[in-house]
Amino acid sequence: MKVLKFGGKSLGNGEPVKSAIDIIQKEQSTEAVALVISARGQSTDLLLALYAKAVAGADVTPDLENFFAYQYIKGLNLDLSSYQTELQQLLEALQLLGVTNNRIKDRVVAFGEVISALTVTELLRQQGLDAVFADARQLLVGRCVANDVAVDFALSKEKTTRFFSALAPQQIPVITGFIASDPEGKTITLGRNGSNYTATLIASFIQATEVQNWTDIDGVYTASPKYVKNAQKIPHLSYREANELANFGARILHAKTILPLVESGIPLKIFSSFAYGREGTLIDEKGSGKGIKAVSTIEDVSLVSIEGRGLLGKVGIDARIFSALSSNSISVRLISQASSERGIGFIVNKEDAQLTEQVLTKEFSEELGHQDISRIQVNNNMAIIAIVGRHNYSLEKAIYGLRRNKIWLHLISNSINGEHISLVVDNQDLKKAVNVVHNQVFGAMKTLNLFAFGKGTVGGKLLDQLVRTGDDVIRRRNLMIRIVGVADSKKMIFSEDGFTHNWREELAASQQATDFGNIINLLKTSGLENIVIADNTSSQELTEQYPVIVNSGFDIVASNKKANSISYAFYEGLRNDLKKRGKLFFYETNVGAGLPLIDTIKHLHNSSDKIERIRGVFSGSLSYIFNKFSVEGKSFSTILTEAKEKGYTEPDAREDLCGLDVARKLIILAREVGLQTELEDVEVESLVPPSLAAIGPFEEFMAQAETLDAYFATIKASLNEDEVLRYVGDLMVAENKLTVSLVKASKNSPLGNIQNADSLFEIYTESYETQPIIIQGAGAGAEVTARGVYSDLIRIGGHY
Ligand SMILES: NC(=O)C1=CN([C@@H]2O[C@H](COP(=O)(O)OP(=O)(O)OC[C@H]3O[C@@H](n4cnc5c(N)ncnc54)[C@H](OP(=O)(O)O)[C@@H]3O)[C@@H](O)[C@H]2O)C=CC1
Ligand SMILES: N[C@@H](CC=O)C(=O)O
Repeated sequence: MKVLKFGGKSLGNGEPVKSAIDIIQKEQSTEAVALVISARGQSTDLLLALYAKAVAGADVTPDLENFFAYQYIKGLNLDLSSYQTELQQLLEALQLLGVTNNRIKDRVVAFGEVISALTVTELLRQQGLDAVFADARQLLVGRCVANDVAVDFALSKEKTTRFFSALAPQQIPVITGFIASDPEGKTITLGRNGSNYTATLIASFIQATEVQNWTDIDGVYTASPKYVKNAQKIPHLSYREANELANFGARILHAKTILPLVESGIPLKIFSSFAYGREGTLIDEKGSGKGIKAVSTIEDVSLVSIEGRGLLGKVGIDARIFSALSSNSISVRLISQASSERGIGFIVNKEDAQLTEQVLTKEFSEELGHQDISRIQVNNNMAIIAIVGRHNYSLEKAIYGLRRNKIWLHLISNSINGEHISLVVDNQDLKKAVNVVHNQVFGAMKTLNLFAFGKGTVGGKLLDQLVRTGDDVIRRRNLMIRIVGVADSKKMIFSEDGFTHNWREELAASQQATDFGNIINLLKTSGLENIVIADNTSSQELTEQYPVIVNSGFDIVASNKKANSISYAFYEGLRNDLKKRGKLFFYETNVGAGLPLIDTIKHLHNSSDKIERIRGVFSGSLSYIFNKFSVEGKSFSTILTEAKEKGYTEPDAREDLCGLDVARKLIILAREVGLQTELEDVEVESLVPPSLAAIGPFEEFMAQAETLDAYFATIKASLNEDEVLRYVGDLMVAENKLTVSLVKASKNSPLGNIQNADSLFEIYTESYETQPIIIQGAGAGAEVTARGVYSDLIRIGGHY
C-alpha cells in the first residue's frame, strides 16, 4: 500500500480538486492507497483569522459563512451543518472569554482537515470508490512540548495498525492530516508541515511501499525559483540531503517529516498535482551520490556576536551561552567561533533575537562590567545561504563570486561531514547572493546583467547584436547577457527581467528621465548579480562617474575613449579603484574599433618586449575620407558627409578633423606602454581650416562647405600622381613624442595602400625592430565596433 498526501492548494475548488480525485483514481488502480488530506485552499488561514477575531470579541458571522460557502462543492451530497454549529459555538465561547488558548485554537483549525477529508471521501464515493473517512485524532497521539509535539510512536502505531487491519481490501482510508490528540483526547496539531508528518508517520506504521506528496510544486529545486530563475529540479536526493535542505529553508520539506521514513527506508516522492505524469523528486536512502544538490536560503534571521579579550582561553563560556539560551527555549541555527576564542557568532530566529540579547546580557553581566566582554551585538537583518551536498572547492567558488559582487560574508560554517556549508549575508543581498552562489557552485549558466548607456551608432548596434545572437552565446559560452537597462541622454528604461527585441520601442515609450544617481541606486538595490555598465556614449560626465560605478561593485565596458584620455590623475585613480575593488574595465574598441590592438599592446608590454614605436592610420573616418578624396573627383565635404552617414566619425565629426580623436588614441596607447602623458603633450596638425576654427554648431560648420572644399582642393593639388594623403599618428616611446600629421604617402607603400575605413598600425618593439607587427582592418563603423564591445562583455562574463 502507498500513502498519498494532498496539500491544500492541490485540493482547492474547481480544477485542483478535480485533478486530485483523478490522480487518486489512477494511482489506486495499480496499488492500494491510503490518503492523507490537508485543509482545502486557504481554509487554515481563514480559520486562524476566525479564531483571532473571536478572541478579539469581533463579529465572526460573515467570515464563518464565507468559510462554509467555500467548503461546499456543487452537486456533492455532504451535510456540514453540524460542523458549522459546533464551530460557531466554539467561536462564541471564545468571544465571551476573550482569552487565547492553544487547545481551542487547534480545535478551530482542525475543522479544515476534517471537512476536507469528508469532502474527498464523498467525491471518491461519487466515483464509485469505497472511501472511508478517518479522523487522525483516533490514530495519532502526542504531547505538546515547548511549541512542538512529541508523538507517542508506540501508541500511535498500535492504533493505526488496528484501524488498517479492520479495513476491507478495496477500502480507501481518507485520513485528516495535521491533527492528532493528546493523552486526554484533546485536539493538538502537528506544527509546520504537519500533514506531511501525518503521511510519513502513517506510512512508517503500516510499512507502506512509498509516500507520494502531491503539492503545487513539482519537486525540490536546486534553489528557490522565487530567487533563482535558472534553478533546476533535483530528480533524486538522499534522506540526509533532504534533511539538510529541510533544516535550511526548503519550504517543501520539514526535517521531522523525513525521520519516520529514514527509520523504515520508505521512499518519498514529491509530485505536482497540477502536472500529473511529470517527473518529481525522489528521496530515499541512496540518493544520487556525491555532488552539490541545492543552495537553500533562510531569510530574516539574526546574527548574535559576543566579543572580548576575556573570552581568550576561558573554559566554559560556550557552555554558559548555550545553557542560558536553551533554558529560554532559544534554538541556535548555526555557530562559528574564532580560533583565538576572542569572538563567537551564532544565528537565532529573528523572533528570539531580543530575548537572546537580554538573556546573554544578564548571564555575562559581570564580564561586561569588567570589559572582559566588550559587547554583545545583535544584527537582525541577516540571511543564511546553505550549500547542500558533497562539495569540492564549492566554498572557494562561492566566496570568489560573492567577493566579485561586493557581498559581505558575516559568518561561514562548514559541517563536519562535508555535506553542508552555511554562509551568512545581509538580508538585502540575499537575492543577488543566492544567484551568485548557485551559479558558482553548479557551474550553471552565468548571467551578466547589462545596463547600456548610449543607443546611437555603436550602442544601438550592440543591443541589436545581443538580442540577435544571445541564444548562441548561451549555447556556446554558458553565458546569458541580460539587457536590464538602456539610457540615452534623455530617457531610460530598467527591468530586472530584461529587454529583448523590444528595447527600442520600450525606450521610445519611456517617461523616465536619465538620472545617473537613480540608475546606480536601482542597480544596487535590485539584487541583480554580475552587473556591467556599457558606455557607448561620448559623454565626459559619464566617464567621470566611472569611480562611482566601480565602487558600487560593477564592471565596465566602453567604446567611449574619454576615461582613458582625460587627465592622467583620473586615469591612475580609476586603475587604483579597479584594483582595490577587483573590478574589470575593458575598452578594446578605444583604438582601432574591433581590431585586437590594445590587447596585443598589453601582451607585448606585459611580456617585457619593449614597445618602441606605434605608427599608422589611427582614424577610420579619415582613412575613408582620404582614400576617396585622394583618387576620386568628389568634393571633400561630400566625402565627409558620407563618412558621417556611414557611422565612421565621432558624433561631432570635427573631433576627427581637428586631430583630437587620433590624439586621444595616441594617449591611450602611450599610457598602455607606461607613459604618463596628457592630451596637451600631443603635437597635432589640425585639418580644420583656420578660418572655420571658431564656428559653433556642426551644421553651421558644414554650411561653409565651399571654404572647406577649397582648402582641401589646394592640398590635393600638391600631390604627385603616385601619392595619396594619409592622416598619420606616431608614438615614439623613448622620445615621449606623440604627433598627428597629414602626410603624402606613395600609393605603393603599406600606408598608401589601405582601403575603405581601414586603420593600420605598425608596432615596433625590441623583437620586431625593423619588420614591425602590422595590424590592419576596419578602424571604424557600427558593426565592427559593436562586435568589439560585445567581445569585451564576453571576456568579462568569462570571469564570473
Ligand atoms: N563610430 C565608431 O566607429 C566608433 C565609435 N567609438 C566611440 O563610441 C562612442 C559612441 O559613438 P557613436 O555611437 O558613434 O555616437 P552616437 O552619437 O551615435 O551615440 C551616442 C549615444 O550616447 C547617448 N548619450 C550621450 N550622452 C549621454 C549620457 N550622458 N547618458 C546617456 N546617454 C548619453 C546619446 O543619446 P541621444 O541619442 O539622446 O543623443 C546616443 O544614444 C563614442 O565615444 C565614440 O568615440 C569608438 C570606436 C569606433
Ligand atoms: N571616429 C573614429 C571612430 C573610431 O574610433 C574614427 O574615425 O576612427
